[in-house]
Amino acid sequence: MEGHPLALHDVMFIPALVAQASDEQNKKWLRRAQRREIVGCYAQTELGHGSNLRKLETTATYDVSTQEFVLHTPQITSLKWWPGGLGKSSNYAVVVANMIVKEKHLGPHSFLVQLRDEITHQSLKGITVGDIGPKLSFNAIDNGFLGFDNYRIPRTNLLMRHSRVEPDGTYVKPPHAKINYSAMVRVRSHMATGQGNFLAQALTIAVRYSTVRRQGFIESGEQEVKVLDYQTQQHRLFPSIAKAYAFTFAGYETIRLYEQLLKEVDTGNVSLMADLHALTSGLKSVVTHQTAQGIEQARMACGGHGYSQASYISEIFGVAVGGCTYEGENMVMLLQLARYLVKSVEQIKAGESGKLGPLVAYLAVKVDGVDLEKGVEEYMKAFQHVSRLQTWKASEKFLKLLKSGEKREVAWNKSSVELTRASRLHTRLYIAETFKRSVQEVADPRLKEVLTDLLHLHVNYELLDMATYALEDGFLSSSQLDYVRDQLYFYLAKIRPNAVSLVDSWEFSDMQLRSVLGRRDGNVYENLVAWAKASPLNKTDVLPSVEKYLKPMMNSKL
Ligand SMILES: CCCCCCCC/C=C\C/C=C/C(=O)SCCNC(=O)CCNC(=O)[C@H](O)C(C)(C)COP(=O)(O)OP(=O)(O)OC[C@H]1O[C@@H](n2cnc3c(N)ncnc32)[C@H](O)[C@@H]1OP(=O)(O)O
Ligand SMILES: Cc1cc2nc3c(=O)[nH]c(=O)nc-3n(C[C@H](O)[C@H](O)[C@H](O)COP(=O)(O)OP(=O)(O)OC[C@H]3O[C@@H](n4cnc5c(N)ncnc54)[C@H](O)[C@@H]3O)c2cc1C
Repeated sequence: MEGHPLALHDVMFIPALVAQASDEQNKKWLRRAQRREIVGCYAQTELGHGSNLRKLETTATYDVSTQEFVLHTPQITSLKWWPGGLGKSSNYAVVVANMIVKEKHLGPHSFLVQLRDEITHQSLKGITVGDIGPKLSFNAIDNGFLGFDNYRIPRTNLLMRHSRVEPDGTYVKPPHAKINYSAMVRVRSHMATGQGNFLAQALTIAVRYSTVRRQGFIESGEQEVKVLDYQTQQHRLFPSIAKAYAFTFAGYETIRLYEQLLKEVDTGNVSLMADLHALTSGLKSVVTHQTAQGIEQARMACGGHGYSQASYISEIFGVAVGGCTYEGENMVMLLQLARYLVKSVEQIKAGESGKLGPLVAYLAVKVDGVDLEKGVEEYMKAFQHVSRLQTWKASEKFLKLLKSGEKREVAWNKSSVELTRASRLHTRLYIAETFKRSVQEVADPRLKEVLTDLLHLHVNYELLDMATYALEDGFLSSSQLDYVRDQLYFYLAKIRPNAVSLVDSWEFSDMQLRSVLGRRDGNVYENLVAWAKASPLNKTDVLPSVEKYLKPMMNSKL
């Protein structure tokens, strides 16, 4: 859970080589990386810049006389800062640097760079490298810093699958300006399943523990109730169970799309790139935020023992919440999706609705009302409505400011909170739709039934959560919202008997969960006592601090 120093080798270094190095380059590097003869990381973020890639300061200047690139970090803010596995473990890195050829700045490009000697592992001359120190979590990973002092690498270490620099310095452009961002898009497209998994772990712990923990009464009786029988506890946990499934289904779809994109890009077709970038930018942001909230609620649902490290939920939270920042800070990525949504509105206004992609086609279709009692399809229309409403409102705000003479960037900034709201609603619609489609495809009738209950819970919870938008223009009435509330409570109660099976179905072993509260056998109290007794403070009855500090204080006459 704390991460692995070689994680980025598999998650970003190898994928960056696969997607960005030419076949010829990969004959040299890929097998060695796959066999772990060399260990690599993905070094892009700098001390001064992470979000705004166009302002990265590390330069790679082509020297035509020696056919080498000269890597340089001109000032302190240019140091690479954060890359996982960079500090101590990696001897190579894919380094993203601003490429300069014949004095022309050609923007961020990726280079394979050797950092350490393959035998001694010592850092090479011209390289400054180290660990950035302890973090909120992920402390088994050596996130690092890296500086270059006019460090030379061969021309052929520029990753040349899509763009090239010829020996004489001729630059061959890539088929899409952002193709070098593919390693990030790959991780973003995997993040929904990854985060769904973190959420599932926290929920497994909280739901199991909630059937062991008895406290208070619902009706006066002999035995106190299992806390999972409280409606508030169910409301805290069950919608997140539904989300963990929903995120996983959405993630499967984005992974498939990324794989399709890779194949298409290899044949020169880059048409999917904008769609996938927009989709994964929004999905990554919504899923990480909701996962962090869900894990924190799971911790609180375990009361005092949730706060103990014995629950292990705090560790899961620390790792998962990193996802709100890495692979693009959430607000920044929501605004990337918003660009796509605003462009779609502009297309509709220009009478070009026919050109809209399938995920945004709904923005052009108005619906007057819904009959929620008819089922999930009607909820989808309601989600479409609120997303369309907010997307148009935010876009109109931006376009009006533009028309009034504001500069584009200023108008954008003044509309940005509304724009991020539109991006979230659009993404939540996508999550609900993939959830619905995935449940429809389930063949086993019993599995389908329980997943359908979760789907119903999800759509009712989500619609209630976005109620302000739906009430704003009278699209939903307050009696319709009462119906949604009733449905929500109905499904909480219906899911209760299956709750433990739903979390057990994720099949986390005790070793994976490392939680005293979430043990499969339910022997929580005995093991909490054993866990506490094993605390380092309990190795001796009397601590040395008693002689050193307590006694002098207690014996003092002052
Ligand atoms: C596999 C399992 C995974 C499990 C998890 C593993 C755990 C590992 C833990 C941590 C790993 C962490 C790694 C990292 O964090 S690596 C560093 C990540 N850094 C970022 O994500 C930086 C975020 N910033 C950006 O991506 C970019 O700067 C940007 C997209 C915000 C803006 O880029 P810029 O070049 O400035 O573009 P513009 O804003 O000017 O946009 C121009 C135009 O281009 C479009 N566009 C941008 N990016 C893409 C893309 N990738 N694909 C397609 N199109 C893109 C953009 O939309 C604009 O289009 P327009 O509106 O039509 O003009
Ligand atoms: C655990 C972890 C692992 C990481 N691993 C790697 C790695 O392996 N390789 C690597 O290269 N990097 C890595 N990073 C770095 C990470 O990708 C960046 O930290 C991330 O992209 C955010 O960039 P930043 O730090 O510059 O944030 P900043 O951009 O400085 O964000 C600060 C604030 O400014 C806001 N902001 C910034 N720009 C805008 C804008 N245009 N509009 C509105 N608001 C804006 C943000 O929303 C945020 O609130 C890692 C980071 C973490 C935490």
